[in-house]
Amino acid sequence: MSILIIGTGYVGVTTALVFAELGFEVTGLDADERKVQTLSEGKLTFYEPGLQDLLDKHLAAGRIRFTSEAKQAIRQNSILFLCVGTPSDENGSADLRYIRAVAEQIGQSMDDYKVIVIKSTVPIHTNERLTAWIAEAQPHPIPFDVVSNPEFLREGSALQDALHPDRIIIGSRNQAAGLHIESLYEKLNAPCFLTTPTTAEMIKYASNSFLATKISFANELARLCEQLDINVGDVSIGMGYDHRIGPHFLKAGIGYGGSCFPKDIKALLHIAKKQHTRLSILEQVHEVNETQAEHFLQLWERKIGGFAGKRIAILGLSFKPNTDDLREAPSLAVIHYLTSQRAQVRVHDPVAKLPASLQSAGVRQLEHLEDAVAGCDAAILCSEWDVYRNADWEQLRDEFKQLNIFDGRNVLDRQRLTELGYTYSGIGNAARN
Ligand SMILES: NC(=O)c1ccc[n+]([C@@H]2O[C@H](COP(=O)([O-])OP(=O)(O)OC[C@H]3O[C@@H](n4cnc5c(N)ncnc54)[C@H](O)[C@@H]3O)[C@@H](O)[C@H]2O)c1
Ligand SMILES: O=c1ccn([C@@H]2O[C@H](COP(=O)(O)OP(=O)(O)O[C@H]3O[C@H](CO)[C@@H](O)[C@H](O)[C@H]3O)[C@@H](O)[C@H]2O)c(=O)[nH]1
Repeated sequence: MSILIIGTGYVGVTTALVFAELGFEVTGLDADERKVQTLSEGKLTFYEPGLQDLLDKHLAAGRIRFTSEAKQAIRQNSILFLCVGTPSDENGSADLRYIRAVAEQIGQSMDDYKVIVIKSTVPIHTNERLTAWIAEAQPHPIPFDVVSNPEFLREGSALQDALHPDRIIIGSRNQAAGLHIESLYEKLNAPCFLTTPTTAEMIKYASNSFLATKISFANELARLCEQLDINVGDVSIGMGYDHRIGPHFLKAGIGYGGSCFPKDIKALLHIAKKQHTRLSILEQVHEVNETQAEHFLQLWERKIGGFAGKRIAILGLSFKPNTDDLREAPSLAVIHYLTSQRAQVRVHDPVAKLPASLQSAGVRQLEHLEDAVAGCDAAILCSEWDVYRNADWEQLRDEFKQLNIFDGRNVLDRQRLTELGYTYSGIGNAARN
């Protein structure tokens, strides 16, 4: 059986490789010809652990190919997965322009029955809208079904998440089409929940919103723990033993980032507003996240007597470790704050690259950690790459001008750093050292 994946970004490439691994013939279609060329040459266009080996394997086996020829690719496949982006519009709603463009291409190109599967994260009722857009674009009626199958993978562990999903959600008006899509995932042995398209669409937004709620809860609690000299990390551990709470997504830090949580929370808030229904908890989740980095930056700023004229190293640029994705990365907000306070900013990240706009604002990226911290008055850890956890902090000590560590992810060994002479401050783990 052959499958077409439309949109070969983070989700599309991972999904394509997982289906190839499951034994299907897969074509990846992208409007970006350079991306298609790069992938066809066996090179990934982003950093994600584990994908390179599968790309090599399935290109060599001829089980995967990439193209930008939409019409031909649509005609040659009967199952089409939509993995195009759904970025935030100015008012916070999800911008469906890429979904709509694909719908028109499908409607104009299809010449027999298709099952069209929406994997992108889309607002409630998009399944119906997509159905109408495809039908409108058809020169004459040809039957098709649209199935909603949201994706739950995380960047940095995309392959593992996609190969071992906690659940597969399938929303379909036509049960046969839903069961057909369910059968594609049979070998993964994951629980499958068949439901309506609108429910499937809501499950995706509700899941991301709930995870973000856990994080903002921990982040706000961290502010209080900071005042009371309590370690919020230990509070989360203690809470997490309760099965009703669980240990995951309770790690306090400088806020959540990435291409999903900030955008999806805004989109659900927009959906609620249109229905004249207030999601007051979610409004606060967003608010806490928007102010979290600055809240702690101001505390740290006081500790070192202001950032003006100081040299500060940013450790970790990507929004989380094991990805090069900078979309909504908290490090960017931190850098903007520091430059607005006239600090000199140095950046280190194992894979992510500093945007050109920040380079021209005087921010410098250094390849080696020791060069990044050289002459610095403080280092601020923004994403918890192993390279920082495992760094030789004893040796690095000689590079710093002042030994201040601000740990925005609470992952460094406070006791060891303190023994080495550093002044360590984290998130919600003690105002008094
Ligand atoms: N990134 C994640 O971790 C993740 C996880 C779950 C769900 N999602 C959702 O999946 C969707 C895709 O996210 P992503 O991060 O993979 O996006 P992305 O920006 O990395 O990739 C989208 C791709 O679609 C291509 N595209 C746009 N219009 C096209 C068209 N008409 N025809 C063919 N290709 C086209 C773009 O060129 C791009 O390569 C979003 O809705 C996102 O919310 C993302
Ligand atoms: O306890 C925690 C857990 C995460 N984060 C932060 O939250 C953000 C998002 O992290 P994560 O969820 O691991 O990565 P994403 O790739 O953004 O994945 C989320 O967004 C995807 C896109 O919708 C969903 O598919 C995933 O299920 C969902 O976890 C990052 O900035 C993390 O640093 C915390 O601050 N504390």
